[in-house]
Amino acid sequence: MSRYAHPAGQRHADVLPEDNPPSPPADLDQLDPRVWPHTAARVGGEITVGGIGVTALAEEYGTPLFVLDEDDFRARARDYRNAFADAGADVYYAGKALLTKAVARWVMEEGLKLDVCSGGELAVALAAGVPAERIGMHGNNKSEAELARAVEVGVGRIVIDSFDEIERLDRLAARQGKVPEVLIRVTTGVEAHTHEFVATAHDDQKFGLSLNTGAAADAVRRVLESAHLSLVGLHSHIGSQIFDMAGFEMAARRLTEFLTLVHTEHGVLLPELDLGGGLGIAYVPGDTPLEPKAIAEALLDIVQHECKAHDLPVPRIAVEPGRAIAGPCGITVYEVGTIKDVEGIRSYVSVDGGMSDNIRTSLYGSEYTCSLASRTGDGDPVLSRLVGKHCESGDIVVRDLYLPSDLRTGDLVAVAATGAYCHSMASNYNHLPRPAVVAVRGGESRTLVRRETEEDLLRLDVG
Ligand SMILES: Cc1ncc(COP(=O)(O)O)c(C=O)c1O
Ligand SMILES: N[C@@H](CCCC[NH3+])C(=O)O
Repeated sequence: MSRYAHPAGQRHADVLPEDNPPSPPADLDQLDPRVWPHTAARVGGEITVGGIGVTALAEEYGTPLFVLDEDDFRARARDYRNAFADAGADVYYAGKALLTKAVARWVMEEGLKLDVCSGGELAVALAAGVPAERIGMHGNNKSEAELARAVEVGVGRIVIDSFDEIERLDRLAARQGKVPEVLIRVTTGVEAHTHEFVATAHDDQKFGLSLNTGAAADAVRRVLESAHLSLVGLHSHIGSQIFDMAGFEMAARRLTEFLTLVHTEHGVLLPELDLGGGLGIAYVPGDTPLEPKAIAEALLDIVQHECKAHDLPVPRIAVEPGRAIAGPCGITVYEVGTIKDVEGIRSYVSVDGGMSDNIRTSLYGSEYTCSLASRTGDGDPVLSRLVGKHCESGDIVVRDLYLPSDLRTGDLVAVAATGAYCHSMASNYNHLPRPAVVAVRGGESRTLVRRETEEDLLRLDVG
């Protein structure tokens, strides 16, 4: 996949030649429905989402602005739930993609469960009224306080990620007189075809307990020996932004073999198998993600087939999509500032945000689709680079795109598919306050997370 082809830090011209820029699209104003939110449209030239124009949104909330199409989010969540419901499988929305109290409530209202991976995400979920038993908790380094809180409130599944955690959780559960239900996160050795930083099932990385080295088998033995932990299954997450099922197939095969081994050695049939998240979305028109129904059928088929081959009862399956639900329903609206033409090369279009609201381009070399949003252009397509306002030459939002030659300061541009891992990975680099998140639906908008102010930042600086 081209966007993940170059590990971060290897993009300097001395190291790698510049890629050949893409050809200009046939129509600069067209909004490809695979990339833009369901309700996105051009009305009188301007992009609208949820029935509201970006100009009105920018006037009311300022820019940069994260805009979420609530109906789209709900529809994608529902599609996942429905696709897996027939098989009695659980869908946990991965809150790391985007989590606000409203988002947590949408997830609950649409019948999903919620995956959190820190005390902060757990706090947001609980504040939103998510029942603790519908929460699954991850983390390779959950603190004592995080684990104690999870046990205290009765989080439904805690996913054990290390030997240290077995000991910690056992002790904390004993202290509280509780027996939490746990899964063990297993690394299956599957090399997901994705960027190094988002592949998570090979042995040489921080997550999980390895099948290959025997660590997973040892962890199963230790958890089964604990009187304060109830082992209900295994967990595997192979990576992110994955477009084919081959990696999942391999992981499911290895996990089923391991379930057989656990049964033979301990006489225990583990009833649950969580296959994690990682399902890809379209960031650019060429991307072709699978539909939830096709994913569900393929995953369930694989597990059923493998269980049959090993004469095992089929466990209850769970999946944890984050990006596939939140990603496509969000856009970021920016105001264009300075425009610098580097003759014969490209135009650098600076916007009022950058790597502090979207780190993905500089971190993973991700690709995005961007369009002039407050109007349509009249000019010819100009090869451009959408860059931020940070003091960093790698502060790139969209590496290669075409914008009309009549683009000017004050225009609004919108970047598509920024619903996942943009707000949730935002920072205050260069002391930029983080943008607001607003939801739009049926011609109305409301703030989910208010824009930070310089006063907010100064309030934290108590020195
Ligand atoms: C354990 C786990 N589950 C689920 C997810 C969600 O992944 P995605 O948003 O790619 O579906 C992640 C992140 O990659 C993860 O680490
Ligand atoms: N944050 C990453 C994916 C990893 C997320 C969780 N393990 C992204 O933006 O693609």
